[in-house]
Amino acid sequence: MKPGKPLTFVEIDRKDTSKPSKTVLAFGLPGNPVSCVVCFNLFVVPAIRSLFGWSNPHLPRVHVRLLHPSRGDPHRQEFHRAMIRWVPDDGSGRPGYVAESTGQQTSSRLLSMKSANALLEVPMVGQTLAAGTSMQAILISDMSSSPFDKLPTASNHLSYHFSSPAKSASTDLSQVTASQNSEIKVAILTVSDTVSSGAGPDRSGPRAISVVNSSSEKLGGATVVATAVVPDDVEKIKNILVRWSDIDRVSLILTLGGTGFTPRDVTPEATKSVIEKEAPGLAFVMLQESLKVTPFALLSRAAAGIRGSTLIINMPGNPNAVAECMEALLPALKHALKQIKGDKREKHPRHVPHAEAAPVDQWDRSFRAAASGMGCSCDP
Ligand SMILES: Nc1nc2c(c(=O)[nH]1)N[C@H]1C(S)=C(S)[C@@H](COP(=O)(O)OP(=O)(O)OC[C@H]3O[C@@H](n4cnc5c(N)ncnc54)[C@H](O)[C@@H]3O)O[C@H]1N2
Ligand code: MOO
Repeated sequence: MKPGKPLTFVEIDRKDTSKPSKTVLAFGLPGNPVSCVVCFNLFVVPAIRSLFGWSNPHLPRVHVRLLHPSRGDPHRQEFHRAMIRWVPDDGSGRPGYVAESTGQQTSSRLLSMKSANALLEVPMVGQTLAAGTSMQAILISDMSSSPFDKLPTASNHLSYHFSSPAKSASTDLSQVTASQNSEIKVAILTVSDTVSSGAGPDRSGPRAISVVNSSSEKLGGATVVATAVVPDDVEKIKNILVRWSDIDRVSLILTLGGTGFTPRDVTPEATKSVIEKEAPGLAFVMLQESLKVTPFALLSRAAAGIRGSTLIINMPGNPNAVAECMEALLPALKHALKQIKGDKREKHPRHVPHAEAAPVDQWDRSFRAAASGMGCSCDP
């Protein structure tokens, strides 16, 4: 994680057995003051709450939209210090939280912590996330102390940042601009108890962002505008699918993981409970192509369907699966997304040139790309 290296945690056995607890928890926090405070919030505060018996000891998380472009580290999950506030229009035309960076994020810069009331969970993407991207933020202080009234109004503030990407220090301005003009807004939801609890890194989410970016043109100008991680929990999955469909009105949601046979796998159930129309053909073609890579593909119960003007597609959790499934869908996906928006000209699939519709060589390419680490992750 960044900041926060090195961090140590140990449980020390007590010699004195007369005490009620047999172990002492010991945290070795990093020396840099900012890293130390970030790690204290993320690990020590929940540990103390847990010792007090809180049933949910974690700091609250909220969805926020970025006011500025923000760069995600390629290798480490970043906790970017930010000031968040509730505004009547978060850029989507609806009320919501917006996040303003506290500036340069080096761990030695105390100022990055000074007015921060939240830590943005910036995914490991190794590229710039556009202003307007929505992501999760962990609240680390009392929101009521934030100087809301001194800040510009939400609409001024948002339009300034949204219309001025060239002012950003980012090197990837094309992506920032692309997101504002993008026709196809994509949101990516990682569904995983492991990732959500912090027990393992999210490798599938960042992979999905790369896959969408590299297929952007074929999808009709797609940009990832939101990412989130939730545990395998029907209500949490439903909440975010509904928000992204009804409030953010994204064109396409890809969920990653939780499609299998284990008792915790509930992504298809959550999806089916929010979609208005099923799209079984998409699940079929993903299965058909995935079977060419692994026989375990039949263990995915992935669903797909439409809610309002949003297409929701479940993909398996394996980090390779998103590339494999996307290759299978690409020939038809742009067309499908246009149809959902009500483009009548897209009504007749036979108008698509045959060569464009036939996924022959594309499969070969995806197979080679996914060849490393093939097979079932259950295998010892
Ligand atoms: N095209 C493919 N289709 C399928 C694959 C595949 O590799 N390519 N795998 C098949 C297998 S095996 C199973 S089982 C089913 C169902 O998978 P789930 O959707 O239930 O996936 P999970 O159990 O959530 O995850 C599987 C495995 O992948 C790793 N994982 C999951 N999420 C992440 C993450 N965010 N970051 C890193 N690694 C992750 C983890 O080891 C899990 O154990 O799908 C078949 N279809
Ligand atoms: O559960 Mo699979 O069979 O991910 O490996």
